[in-house]
Amino acid sequence: MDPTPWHAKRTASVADSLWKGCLRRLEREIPDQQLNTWIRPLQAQEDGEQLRLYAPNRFVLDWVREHFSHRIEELLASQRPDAPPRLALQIGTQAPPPEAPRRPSSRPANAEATARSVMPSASSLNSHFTFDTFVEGKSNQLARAASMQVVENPGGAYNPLFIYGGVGLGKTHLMHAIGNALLRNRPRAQVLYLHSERFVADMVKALQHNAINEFKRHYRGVDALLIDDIQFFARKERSQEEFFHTFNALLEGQQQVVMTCDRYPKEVQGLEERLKSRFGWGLTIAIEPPELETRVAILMSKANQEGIDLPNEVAFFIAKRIRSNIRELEGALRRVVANSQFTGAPITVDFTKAALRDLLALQDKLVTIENIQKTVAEYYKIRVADLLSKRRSRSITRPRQVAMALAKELTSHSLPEIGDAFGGRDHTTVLHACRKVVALRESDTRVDEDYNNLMRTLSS
Ligand SMILES: Nc1ncnc2c1ncn2[C@@H]1O[C@H](COP(=O)(O)OP(=O)(O)OP(=O)(O)O)[C@@H](O)[C@H]1O
Repeated sequence: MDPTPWHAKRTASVADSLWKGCLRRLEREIPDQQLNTWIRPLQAQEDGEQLRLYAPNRFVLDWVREHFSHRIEELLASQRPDAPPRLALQIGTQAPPPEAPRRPSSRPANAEATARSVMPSASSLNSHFTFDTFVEGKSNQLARAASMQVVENPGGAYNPLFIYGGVGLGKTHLMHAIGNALLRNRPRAQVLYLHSERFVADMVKALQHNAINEFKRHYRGVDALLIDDIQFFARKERSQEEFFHTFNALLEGQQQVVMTCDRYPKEVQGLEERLKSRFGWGLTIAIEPPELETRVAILMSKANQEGIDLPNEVAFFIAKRIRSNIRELEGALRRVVANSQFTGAPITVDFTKAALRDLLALQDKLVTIENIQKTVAEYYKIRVADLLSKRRSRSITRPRQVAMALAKELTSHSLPEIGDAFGGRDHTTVLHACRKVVALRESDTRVDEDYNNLMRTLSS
């Protein structure tokens, strides 16, 4: 595999003489960060009297055209004053050079063969997981925007991109969307997606077969490494060590790294400190459980993709009742659709209730006010009795308000019933608590995070 990084690949070209002349000057005139973002990604091709520059995407093309094309034309003219070459800018890649021969290796041939056989050779991207099929909502819009930026500028400022959040919230989907888009922009790019478990398994195999150098070369030669669920590295010291070096080599080569994890990196127990801190070098971004509107939009979009006519009120009904994650939401929809196709009955709210009966019953049983109180008390390390008491210290009132708001959101109990369950409080106190929690979640990220964590625990 060719280990040349994104930027180096793009600048290597037959137009080295003209373009190199320009580059040498630009390197002195433009700050490094700008060079890496806009100039180094360009591929050049000399074509008689013109220099053709290929930009990896429209974003770069427009920027270069607006900010640098005039200067590049001046530099071209200064190199050939008698017949200044023309400058042509376009999106795309220059025709690829012939495959480089495999690097000679001191390793015996059978070890090489084994190494090749233990490495994943294809990128195994799911072509359905694209930005187009990813429904945007408040809970995921930052993660989506950051992912799109990575595609615009791979190996740039958002390197590594670290996406974290609970199960089934779309982390893998976004990661594949990045990979698919990178490949669309540059079909010959080496984009490798894999689960962390696979990395560990490959490493173990490589060690067994005495092929660790090939393993290293394989992973370090990719243009983008997309690695899922890195919490699986916890307590696997040797894998962490290997990943640490791979990770550093990729970053140094400005090859893009995207990682996902089920929690904030610093919270992963059994992960080395140096890894945790390095993961934060680029951009760390959370993906939250989706709000009702986004859940509805996702259901509608999935139904639409399957060519199913899903009535609005059914989408709302499912989205209201299934709050844990999107995978569960999809599962519920699939079940309703399958039942309807099997029986030939139209999809109505009543039909949906019947189709999901056991699922809903299970959920109702799980999320009781008592359960919420117990979970909240454990989370804040206080006693359930404190939640029900008249104590008014901040360390008790805040968890109490959170617990009331969760009871309102997760159960079908009325405000007076919830008030009763919290030591006989008035329904206006519950209402106040719900409003207070909404406001606090907007203004205080700690409260928002606590609320999301509790929602996740209670809904799973
Ligand atoms: N915003 C979204 N729009 C459309 N589909 C989504 C969205 N978010 C998630 N999904 C879908 O939900 C399912 C689960 O998502 P995904 O596998 O990406 O979750 P995850 O966060 O990686 O979970 P895990 O931690 O379990 O790996 C997928 O089928 C995915 O397409």
